[in-house]
Amino acid sequence: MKVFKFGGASVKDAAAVKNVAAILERYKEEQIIVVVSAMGKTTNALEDLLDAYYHGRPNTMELLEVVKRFHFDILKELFESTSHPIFEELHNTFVEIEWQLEEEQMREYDFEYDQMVAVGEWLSATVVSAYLKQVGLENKLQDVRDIIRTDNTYRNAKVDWEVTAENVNRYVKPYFSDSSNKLMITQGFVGSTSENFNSTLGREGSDYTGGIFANLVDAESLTIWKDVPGMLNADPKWFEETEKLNNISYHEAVELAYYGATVIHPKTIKPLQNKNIPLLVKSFVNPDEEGSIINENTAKDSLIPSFIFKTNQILISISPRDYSFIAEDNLSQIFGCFAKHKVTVNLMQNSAISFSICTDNQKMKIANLIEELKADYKVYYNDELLLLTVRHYNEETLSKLLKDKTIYVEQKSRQTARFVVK
Ligand SMILES: Nc1ncnc2c1ncn2[C@@H]1O[C@H](COP(=O)(O)OP(=O)(O)O)[C@@H](O)[C@H]1O
Ligand SMILES: N[C@@H](CC(=O)OP(=O)(O)O)C(=O)O
Repeated sequence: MKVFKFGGASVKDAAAVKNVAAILERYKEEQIIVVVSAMGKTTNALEDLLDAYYHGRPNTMELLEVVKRFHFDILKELFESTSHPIFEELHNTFVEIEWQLEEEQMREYDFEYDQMVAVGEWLSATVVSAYLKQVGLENKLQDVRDIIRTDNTYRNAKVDWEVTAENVNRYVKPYFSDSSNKLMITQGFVGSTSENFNSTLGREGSDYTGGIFANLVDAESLTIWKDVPGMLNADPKWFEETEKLNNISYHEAVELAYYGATVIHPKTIKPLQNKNIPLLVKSFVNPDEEGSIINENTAKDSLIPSFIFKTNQILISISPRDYSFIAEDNLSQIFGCFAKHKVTVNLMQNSAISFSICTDNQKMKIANLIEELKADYKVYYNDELLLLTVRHYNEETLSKLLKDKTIYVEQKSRQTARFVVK
C-alpha cells in the first residue's frame, strides 16, 4: 500500500483537482490512501473568518461568503449539474459553520480555531472524493476524525498512537483487505479528541498525517506531491538557481525541515524513520520525473550548501532589571513564559546579562509574551528581521549571502551557519 499527500497547491482549483485524478489514474492498480489538505489558501481564509468572528467584527459573514463562493465555483467547474449530491453536502457543511458563527457562547480561541479551521480539509476531501468517483475512480471517503485521536492541545494536538492504531485496524485495514478496493480519501491536518471535538496538528500538518498513516499501515512509501520537482537546496521563490537534492537521509531532511524548509513538515519524518518507510517528494506538474527520495541512506547526502529563509522574525532580548546575571532560575521562568504563550523559539543566544530569542512575529502572541516578561525584566526587540540558515556552508556563499545585510546574531556549528539579519 502507498500513501499520497496532496497539499493545498495541488487542489487549488478545478484544473488542479482534475490533475490529481490524472495522477491517481496512473496508479489505479495500486491501493492508496490519499491525504488531502484544504484547497488553495482556504486555511488562511478560515483563520481570517475565525478571527473576525472571535472579535465580533462586522465583516464575518462576508468572509464566510468568500470561502463559500471559492468552493462552489470549483464545484461548478468539476460537476456538470448542480443537482449532483455534492452541492447539497457542501451546502450542509456551510450551514454548520453558520450555526457556529451564530453561537454566542465562545470557548478559548484555540478551541474555536480547531472547530472552524478543520472544516477546510473536510470540504476538500469531500470534493476530491466525489470528483474521483465521477471520473470512475471508486474510493471511500474516510473522515480522519474517526481515525486520528489526539489530546486536547488545540492547534498543536498530540497524537494518541494507541487509539489511532486501533482505529486504523478497525476502519482502514478491513477496507483494503478486499483487494478490489483501491482508494481511500481522507483529510490531513485534522484529528479529534476523546470528546469528539476537532483538533489540528499544527499549520502545514497534513504531511504529518501522511506520515502517521504510512506508519500505521506499514506503507511501502509516502509520496508528497508538490509544485516543485522535489526537495531543492533552496526555496525557488527566493533563489533563481536551485538544485534538486535527489537522495536525502532522514537525518538531513529533518534538519532542513526543522530550520524552516517548508517543503516538508518536520514532524513527518519520525513516523517514517521508525518503520524505515521512504518519503518521496514529487512534482504534480511532471509526475514522470524522479523527484527526491528520503530514506535512511546517508551515503548519498548532498554536501552542496542549502539555504533556508524565515521571514517576519522578531528578536527579543531579555535582561534582569538590576544588571544581575541571567541565571538558571531566570531561564526557567522565561521558558515557562514561552511555553505558556505557545511561542516557538527559532534561535536563542545568551550573554552574561541578557538572553535573546528569535521567533516568528505572530503579533498577538508576541505582544502578550512581551507584556508578561516586562513585569520582571527589561525587554527590547527588533522586528522585520530575516532568519537565514545555511546548511553545509562555505565562506564564499556566506559572504555573497550576507552582502548588504546588517547582522544581529550569528551562530555557526560545523555543518550549519545561522544569521538573524535585516
Ligand atoms: N527546500 C525547498 N525545496 C523545494 N521547495 C521549497 C523548499 N523550501 C521551501 N519550498 C517551497 O515549498 C513550496 C511547496 O510547499 P507548499 O506551498 O506548502 O505546498 P502544499 O500547499 O502543496 O503543501 C514550494 O512551492 C516552494 O516555494
Ligand atoms: N491546510 C493546512 C494543512 C496543510 O498541511 O496544508 P498544506 O499541505 O497546503 O501545506 C495548512 O494550510 O496549514
